[in-house]
Amino acid sequence: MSESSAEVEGVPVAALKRHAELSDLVEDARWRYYVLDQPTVSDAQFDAWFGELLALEEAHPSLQTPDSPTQKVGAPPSGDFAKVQHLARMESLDNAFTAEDMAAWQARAERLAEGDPGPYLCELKIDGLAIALVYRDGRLERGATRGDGRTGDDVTDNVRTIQGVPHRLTGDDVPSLVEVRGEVYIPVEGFRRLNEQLVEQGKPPFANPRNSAAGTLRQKDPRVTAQRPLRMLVHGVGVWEGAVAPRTQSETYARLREFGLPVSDLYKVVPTLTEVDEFIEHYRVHRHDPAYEIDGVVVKVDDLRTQRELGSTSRAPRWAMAFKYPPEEVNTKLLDIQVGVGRTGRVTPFAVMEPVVVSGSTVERATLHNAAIVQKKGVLIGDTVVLRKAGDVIPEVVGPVTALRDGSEREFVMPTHCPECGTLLAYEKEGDADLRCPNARACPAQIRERVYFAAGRRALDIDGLGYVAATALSQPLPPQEPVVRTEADLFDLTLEQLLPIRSVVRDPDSGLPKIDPKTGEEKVVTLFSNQNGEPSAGARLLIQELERAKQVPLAQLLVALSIRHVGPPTARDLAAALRSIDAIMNASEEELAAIEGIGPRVAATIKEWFEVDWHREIIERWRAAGVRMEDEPAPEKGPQTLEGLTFVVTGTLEGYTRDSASDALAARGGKVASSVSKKTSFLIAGDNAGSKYDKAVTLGVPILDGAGFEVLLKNGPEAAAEAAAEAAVRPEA
Ligand SMILES: NC(=O)c1ccc[n+]([C@@H]2O[C@H](COP(=O)([O-])OP(=O)(O)OC[C@H]3O[C@@H](n4cnc5c(N)ncnc54)[C@H](O)[C@@H]3O)[C@@H](O)[C@H]2O)c1
Ligand SMILES: [Zn+2]
Repeated sequence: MSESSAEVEGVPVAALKRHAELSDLVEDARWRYYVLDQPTVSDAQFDAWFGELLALEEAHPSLQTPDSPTQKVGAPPSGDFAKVQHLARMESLDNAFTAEDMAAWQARAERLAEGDPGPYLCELKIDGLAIALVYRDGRLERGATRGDGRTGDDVTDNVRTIQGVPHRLTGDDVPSLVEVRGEVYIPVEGFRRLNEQLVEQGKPPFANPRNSAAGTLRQKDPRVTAQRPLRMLVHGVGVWEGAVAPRTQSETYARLREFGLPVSDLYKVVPTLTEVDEFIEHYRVHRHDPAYEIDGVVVKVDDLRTQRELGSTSRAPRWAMAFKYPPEEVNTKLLDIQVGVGRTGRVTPFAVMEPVVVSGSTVERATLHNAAIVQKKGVLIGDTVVLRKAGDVIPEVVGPVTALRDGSEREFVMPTHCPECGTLLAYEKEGDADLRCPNARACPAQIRERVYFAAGRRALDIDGLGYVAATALSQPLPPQEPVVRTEADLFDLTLEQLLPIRSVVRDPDSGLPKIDPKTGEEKVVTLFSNQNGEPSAGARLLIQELERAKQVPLAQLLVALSIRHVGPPTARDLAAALRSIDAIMNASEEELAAIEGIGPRVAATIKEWFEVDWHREIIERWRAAGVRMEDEPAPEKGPQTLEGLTFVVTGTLEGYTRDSASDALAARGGKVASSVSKKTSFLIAGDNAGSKYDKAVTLGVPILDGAGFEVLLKNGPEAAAEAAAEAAVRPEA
């Protein structure tokens, strides 16, 4: 018999082995997480192991013995504190990850309760740690951690220091004995400040708010606890004696609030699973709105009698379910720290990591900003690191998992010379955090970045000149010489020049070469010719597009020059006021500073830019190649219906780009700003508007959608304000 088909009491040996292995992994992770407050694996990894364990036991029920980790809660208390027997067992929660999981939970509850278990109370799953508070005759008698559910750590002295936890209950009909359960946490802002303080004191920062709360609550010296911003929110009851008992979870919350206990406002009772799903989806998008971190939503059967009927499994109630959002933190290996060179010569260290999926995308690089930040984060090459990616925010290396070090890790050393052109790096001015390569004219990295930028949608808008092509033009593999040595060469390119170019593929975010996972080597491409050495479609497109780009409006041409501080809005102001490159070049610093939207600082950088000979050469070579250097005379102004109003544009508007929407507003005399303030007259919000939308709601700034925007352009601001008032449907809290 082969090993894979061997069985012990009907269970394949392979399954037995895996079960034992997973049990060890889970027990060890729990100990590190609950007792040491020093996890070495991510929650996602833990959940994956736990899920696999559950699945194995479902397939082979005999594996589900009473000492399996699936039958237990948390971990036994640490021994650093007095032990406490809980008055009623504290449980965990079962996890759901999909709408199907929720439906399966509801169906099982419906079967067991012999009827619809709704309505449901939906609330946020706070990422903190569980606590039980005992009040006898209204006085706080004891606070204890969950421990293994039966026995916990006595942290009463520390709990007494938590702001918002009453030492005496108030109100009518207070039970003679009540045990409330809740979550102790540190708000995100408090966590940020706490970590800043720790770093200032030369102490290691906490990895995340949950960890900081756990470490703080289990401090041996309550004076330390008292100085930290711990908070608590109540979300359940263990014991309730000597007063009329509530009948629902929501009524319980109302009563607890009357007693002076901290209860969240962010819960909602809903009739069916449809609204439960809506609540879950709402907070998936608004996950970072609350002041504290959440890792999901908890859904509870509201009726307490139904809760009792449904009862509990060995570790979790059947009447509640924790829906978990995808993890925003994972662990991965820091393979290397490499430095990239940006458009302005800034030299930035990048973490190069073993690829991992986090918040729905694969991440293998993350900026580390500068050498001081690498130091501050304390990461070494070879470390296992915590990588965080919250929604669409760029990924961030949080810090090392120091418990996993084996001595082979090594420190990162910031290079002294540009990794791409060898020039000695320098600070531009004293006190700068960033080192730069001063070789702006000839550093191939800076040329690559500038060419790529110049081809962008808001500049020359050249299709066929993406990052790979920009690399090929500025950095071909030897023996080829670069065909673009500065931007001046761009409009003189010919098909013949392009054909032989081979180059390395680079990552547009970091500028670092991409590695082919199969060969472990840099990827090389021949972009502009096919196998027979004939021009590729991409090469023809590029030549065509360059021809077209010779006619772009002046504002876009200005953006393409990479003059510092001259982005699209400033370029528009310059172009509108002076209408030609020559006029801008010949204007005095005072004349430039007098233009609306341009201050003395920007005027000075513009003047400086045009004084550099190789910059002027770009202008002259482009002019000679036939690039248009001026705008048509100003068009007849239409009615200035939006005079004196300020707008902010966000999201995607059908039929407009962000720029064309701004132009339409400007043509009617409106001002376009980049951020929402009290002075904003209207926010124009297309689809997928983000934080600007929330800010406008908070400040009471009227919001126009695509239809409202059309009304604004056609019929003016009064008509649009009416439309906005009608459409103002605010999201519920
Ligand atoms: N990284 C690791 O090594 C490691 C190890 C062990 C556990 N963990 C993490 O802990 C989880 C398991 O821990 P658990 O058993 O505490 O379960 P859980 O965190 O999945 O759910 C139960 C807990 O949720 C808390 N909670 C938060 N908000 C709540 C609310 N509104 N209503 C009710 N309860 C609420 C309660 O304190 C309760 O004890 C894992 O899924 C993993 O994320 C990680
Ligand atoms: Zn350089």
